[in-house]
Amino acid sequence: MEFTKTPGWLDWYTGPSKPRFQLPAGAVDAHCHVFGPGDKFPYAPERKYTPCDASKEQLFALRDHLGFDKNVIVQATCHGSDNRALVDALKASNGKAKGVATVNRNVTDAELQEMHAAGVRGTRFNFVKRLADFTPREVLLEIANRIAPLGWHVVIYFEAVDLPELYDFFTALPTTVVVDHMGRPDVSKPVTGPEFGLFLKMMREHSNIWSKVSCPERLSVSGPKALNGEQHAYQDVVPFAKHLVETFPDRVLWGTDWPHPNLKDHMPDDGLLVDYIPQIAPTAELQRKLLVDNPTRLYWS
Ligand SMILES: O=C(O)/C=C(\C=C(/O)C(=O)O)C(=O)O
Repeated sequence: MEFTKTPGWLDWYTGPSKPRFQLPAGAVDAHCHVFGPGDKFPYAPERKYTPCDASKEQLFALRDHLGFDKNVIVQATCHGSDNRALVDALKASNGKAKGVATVNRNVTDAELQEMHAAGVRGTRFNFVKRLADFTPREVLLEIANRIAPLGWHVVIYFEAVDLPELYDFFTALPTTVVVDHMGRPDVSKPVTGPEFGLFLKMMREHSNIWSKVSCPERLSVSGPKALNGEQHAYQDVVPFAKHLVETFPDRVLWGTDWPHPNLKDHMPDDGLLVDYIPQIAPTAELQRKLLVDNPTRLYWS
C-alpha cells in the first residue's frame, strides 16, 4: 500500500553532527519512534498525519552516531494501536531497546504477554487533540489496571492548558506515570507562574509521576536561534527543563524524539539536541541520573 506524507512534512535532519557533549556510558535515548515502512507496517486508518518512513535500522544508526547505548521506542499515533513496527524493532535490538505501546480495551492478555516478552514496558495515553480522538477516562483506567500487574507504566502526552481538567485522572492512575515533554508548557510564561506551577505541584505531590525533559524544538518560542542571531538554541525552554532536572533528579528522562513528527518550521540537528543536554543537566551526576540511572531503572530493571 502506498502512503503519501502529510503536505509540508519535514523529514528528519540528514547528516546530524557528532555531539561535542560526550554522553555517559549506558546512555538511553528514552523517547524516539519508528515509522513503518508503510508497505510492511501500514499506518493506521484513524491517523491524523502520515509520516515519512523511519526504520529501525536508521534509528539504531542514529543511536550509535550520537553515542547512546539504548533506545526507548514510543508508539506514535500514526500507527494507532497496531504495535507491529514497534515490536519488530524491539526484537531486532538485541536487548538494546524497550518500548511503550498503544493498546485499546480489546487487547488480549496473550497480546500483552507477547508485547512484554518483546520488551514493551509501558502504554501511552495521548490527549493531544490534533493527534488522537477522545477516549473515555474509564476505558483508560481499565487499561491502566490491566497493564499494572505486568509492571508497566503509563506515558501521557497532553497540552498544558488541559492539565487542570486532567489532573485528577492523572493523579489517580495506579502505575508510574511518565509525562511526555514536560506537559508542553507555554514557555512564554514564567517557570514560577501558575500554569507550570500546577505541573510542579503534580510532580511534587505524586512521587510516582516522572517527566521527560525533551523536545525543546517543539516548545521554544525563541527557536533555534536567539534574538541576536547567535546559535543559542531554544534558550526559553532551558529554565523549565533545568528546574525539573534539579528538583526531581531521579524522575526525569530525555529523548531525541527522532524522527521528530509534525515539526513545521524547522528540523533540529539531533547532534545539537544532544549538545543541549548540559544546559539543562549541568553536572555529571545529574547527567548520569537523567541519561543512565533513571531510564535503566524504569525500563531495564
Ligand atoms: O513524537 C512526539 O513526541 C510528538 C508528537 C507526535 C506524537 O507523539 C505521536 O504521533 O504519537 C507531536 O507533537 O506531534
